[in-house]
Amino acid sequence: MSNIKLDYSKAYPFFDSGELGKLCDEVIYHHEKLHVNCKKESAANCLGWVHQPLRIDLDEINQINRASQKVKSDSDILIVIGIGGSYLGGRAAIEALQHSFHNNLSQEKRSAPKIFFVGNNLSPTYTADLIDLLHEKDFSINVISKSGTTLEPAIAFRIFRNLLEKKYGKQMASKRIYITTDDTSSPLNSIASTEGYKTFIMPANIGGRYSIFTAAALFPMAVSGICIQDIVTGAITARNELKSPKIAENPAYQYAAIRNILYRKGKTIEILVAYEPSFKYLTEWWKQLFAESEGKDKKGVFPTTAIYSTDLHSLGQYVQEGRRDLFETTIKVVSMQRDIIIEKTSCNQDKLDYLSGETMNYINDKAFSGVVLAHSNGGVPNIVVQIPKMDAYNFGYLVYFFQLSCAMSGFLMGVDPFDQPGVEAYKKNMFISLERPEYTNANMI
Ligand SMILES: O=P(O)(O)OC[C@H]1O[C@H](O)[C@H](O)[C@@H](O)[C@@H]1O
Repeated sequence: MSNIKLDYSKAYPFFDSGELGKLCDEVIYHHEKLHVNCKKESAANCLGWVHQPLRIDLDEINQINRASQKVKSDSDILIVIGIGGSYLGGRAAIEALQHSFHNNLSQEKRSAPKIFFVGNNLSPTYTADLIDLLHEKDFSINVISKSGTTLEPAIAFRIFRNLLEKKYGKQMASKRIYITTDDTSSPLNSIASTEGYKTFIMPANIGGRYSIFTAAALFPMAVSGICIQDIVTGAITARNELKSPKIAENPAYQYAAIRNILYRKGKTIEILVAYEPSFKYLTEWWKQLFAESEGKDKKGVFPTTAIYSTDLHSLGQYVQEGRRDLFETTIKVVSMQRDIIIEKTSCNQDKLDYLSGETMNYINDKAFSGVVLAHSNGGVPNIVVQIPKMDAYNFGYLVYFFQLSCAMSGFLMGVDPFDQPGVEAYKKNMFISLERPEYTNANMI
């Protein structure tokens, strides 16, 4: 029994159960590989995430919560510095679970610092505009970089550490810097121990994009006021409920298998759809997870994202009638916490009285069912991943579901879902043009 209901009735016209059945043995084989190998503790083993929700103990949760209390007590703003897997998980949770306008709420309503993300691009406009917001504000910074060498966060760290030191002095600034990094090879780790910064460790056997159940994401979440214990409990439950190696009993493996079946039939692009703007970064997190895990060796479903109904007014035309190489996966939440009733008017001037008494959730839901039907009838297979509600527990559950599906999907695709060699190519060219000393004799790719 799983908290997630996977509905692929609107993908079925594009394949049959026999095709799913043919993947059963392969799925069992990869499941064993995942669950047996993950017990090996070594930096080269990238499977630490499989057991991470169980491995993280109360002591670590308490440490994260204590540090987050300090930030809450002495800072108006937390600046989160990181890129890729090092920031997307935390941002996904904060945006999905906290108020849509968290940073704009009055302090009494927010009861947590404002949270801004930087170091995820090289834009001086973005960075300078953020610096403007710090004027006369107390702030702290959390630098998240597993390698400790990624250029974007490294530049942001230099800039924001300077600002902190100018404002508070080196000694006091050091109490406002929180580092999350690997403890084996990261230069950030040695900087942190020299300067006395509070440090959280990203386990060596968990890659950045699988790090959401580590301090990389849990610390910013805790600062925003999310109950991180609930996030972890959701993930533990997912781990326990999604442990069957049999496709028929495991929705995570059904999703992985269906993606592969559709891919082999020429459906090479997947759009992850949500009907809540606050899920934007959850879909961005998913995009990074699947793109880096599967897109290699000239293979892989191309993952992209959309927020409906917003994007129905841009992408909708293409999805309905453009190239038929797409499929959609929709995150559907049965019960959203907030709702608004459409009130009756006296004169029905806007001709909306047929909706009087209905709720916006009801209407959003009708948009969803209309879209799934229209798009699948138009030749776009549709998969629905349904969760009961969006809270910390279900967020943790859903994210673990996607991590497990992604690893299985990569294995079925015949690629290594835990490396990302292609990301290095642009960095090499950039470093050669920037004349970084180690690259003096290197050639552009
Ligand atoms: O945490 P870092 O070492 O700074 O890495 C941040 C990101 O860098 C690269 O883009 C990798 O491909 C990502 O997987 C990683 O999440």
